[in-house]
Order: sequence, then structure tokens, then C-alpha cells
Amino acid sequence: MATIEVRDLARAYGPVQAVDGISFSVGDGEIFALLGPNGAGKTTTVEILEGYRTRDTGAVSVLGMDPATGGSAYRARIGVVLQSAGFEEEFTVRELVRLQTRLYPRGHDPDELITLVGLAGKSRSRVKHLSGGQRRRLDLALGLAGAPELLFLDEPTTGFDPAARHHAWQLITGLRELGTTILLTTHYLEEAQRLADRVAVMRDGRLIAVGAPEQLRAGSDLPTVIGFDLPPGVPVADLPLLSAAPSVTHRRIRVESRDPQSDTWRLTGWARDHGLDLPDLMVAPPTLEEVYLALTEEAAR
Ligand SMILES: Nc1ncnc2c1ncn2[C@@H]1O[C@H](COP(=O)(O)OP(=O)(O)OP(=O)(O)O)[C@@H](O)[C@H]1O
Repeated sequence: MATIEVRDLARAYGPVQAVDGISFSVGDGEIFALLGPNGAGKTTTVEILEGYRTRDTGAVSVLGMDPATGGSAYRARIGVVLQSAGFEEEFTVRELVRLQTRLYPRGHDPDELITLVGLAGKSRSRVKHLSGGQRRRLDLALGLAGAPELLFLDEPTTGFDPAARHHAWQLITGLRELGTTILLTTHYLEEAQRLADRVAVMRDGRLIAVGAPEQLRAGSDLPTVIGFDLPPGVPVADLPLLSAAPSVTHRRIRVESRDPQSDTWRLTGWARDHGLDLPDLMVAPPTLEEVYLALTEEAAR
């Protein structure tokens, strides 16, 4: 059975239809990312699933329960990492994590958890002395305190430096390996591409695409970019005919290919026949970010 089942979910605030009849499911152990521009309805959807907001219509089942009526038994099974949780600034990291783990019947060991999120060196530091990125790690530790079966992660790496972001991604991937199901919201498309088994793109309260990042990238009609350096002494006019005209910047060739397989074939065959190299050859399919932008712009039109 799916961990999350949503059917025809709707919620309005007065005249604003924030969520407009969406359906999706999230499998056991899956990382599912909910994407969409500001105001798309993501927070409303997630808060309904967390049991913190009511729905107008539709059916919702999470871990086999209805979040609207699950009460504390439901909340003991989920973890929530919000964007900006307020902390008790005078507590140390260890004190705060220990307090939180004690709230749950099967809470994590506090020291293991602190190590897991990479705060072992800051265990005895007061919260007021933590950097922004370290606070987000603390947020994550607190969300994991109850060893949840399902974790809601709201923009987990906002404000992280690149190394901290990579560490967080490893951590999140590790949680999946432990069997935790994760519902992620993020505005970082690279994060969704790295982490999510499937993504759903939301706009104006509706889902406009659902699928694995690779599926959405492969299924889009955006071009794949083929790039290489023009071999010395070869004029552009000598290149074989490709699905799109090449552009040249400082002898770097760029082809926005509609047929990357045939174009790559033609190019590499041509280079072999002429005994040439194609220096720094690169074949780049559209990124999830490019696909996302095309989808949301299309929906806006
Ligand atoms: N409590 C509220 N009262 C009235 N309108 C609300 C309320 N909460 C959200 N809305 C409206 O509902 C719509 C969806 O908001 P929501 O916060 O769910 O979007 P979001 O996708 O999470 O956006 P963001 O990426 O900016 O966090 C928006 O038009 C918003 O203004």
C-alpha cells in the first residue's frame, strides 16, 4: 500500500482556490518532491498531509490514517522539518535534541542523531552560536527525533554552502536507505533531480506533471545540447548536416539537437572518417530545471 494517497484534494481560502482537485500517491520508501512556483499550493497540500490544515473536499490517507483525525498517534509517526523553526537560543544542541527525542516512544539516540546530521563538533554549543546552515542541520535532527516513518522536508538546504548541501543530500539519501519515506518541497531543481525518485510539478493549485526526473527530462521536447571544440584547421562549413544549425563561439560548437542520437552518430562517424578528434565533446540533455521552467511557463500561458 502507498504511504500517501491523495484523491481529488481541494482547499480554498475565500475566493482563492489554493488546491484545486489534485491526486497523487507516494510509495513506501520513496522520495517524492513537490515543486512549483510561489503560491502554487504546495504548503497548503503539505500541511493538509501533516494534519495541520483542514481540507474542503477529497480523500487523504497517510500511513493508513486520515491526518485530519489521526491526532497524536498520527503525529508520533511523522517527522516535520519546517523552513524556520524557532529555537530556544540558550539551550545547547545536545540538550535540545535530547528533549525532543524524549517526546517520542521510539525516539532516536540523541548523540547518534547529532552525529548523523554532522553536528557532533557542536553538540555542546548553544543554539544562539550556530550558523544558519548549522541551524538547518539542527532542524533536521529535531524532525528526525521520533525516528519517523514519513518525513516532511520543507526546503531542507536553503542557506547551505555547496559542501553542506552535498552532506545534506547524502544524509537524505541515507534516510531513504533506512526505509524512511520523504516528501520534499524545494525550489532547488538540482536538489529534486538528485534526490527525488519522482517529482510533481504544481501550478495554480493543480498538478501539471508527475514522474521520475529522468522521465520528465526525456519526455520533454526541449533540445539536447551537443558541444565540442572545432578541430584545428577545420571550417564550420565542413561539419556534417545535423538536425539543427550549429552556432560557434571562439571555435566552440553548440548544436541544439532535436535528434541527439543521430546527430552524435553523424558527428563521431564524420570525425572518425577524417581522422579528427572532437575535443571536449559533451552531450547534455535538458536539466530538470529547464523542463520545469518550460512546464510552468506553458501552464502560465
Ligand atoms: N491562510 C491563508 N489565507 C488566505 N490565503 C492563503 C493562506 N495560505 C495560503 N493562501 C493562498 O493560497 C495560495 C497557495 O499558497 P501556498 O502557501 O499553499 O503556496 P506555496 O506553493 O507553498 O508557495 P511558496 O512556494 O511561496 O511557499 C496562495 O495564493 C496563497 O496566497
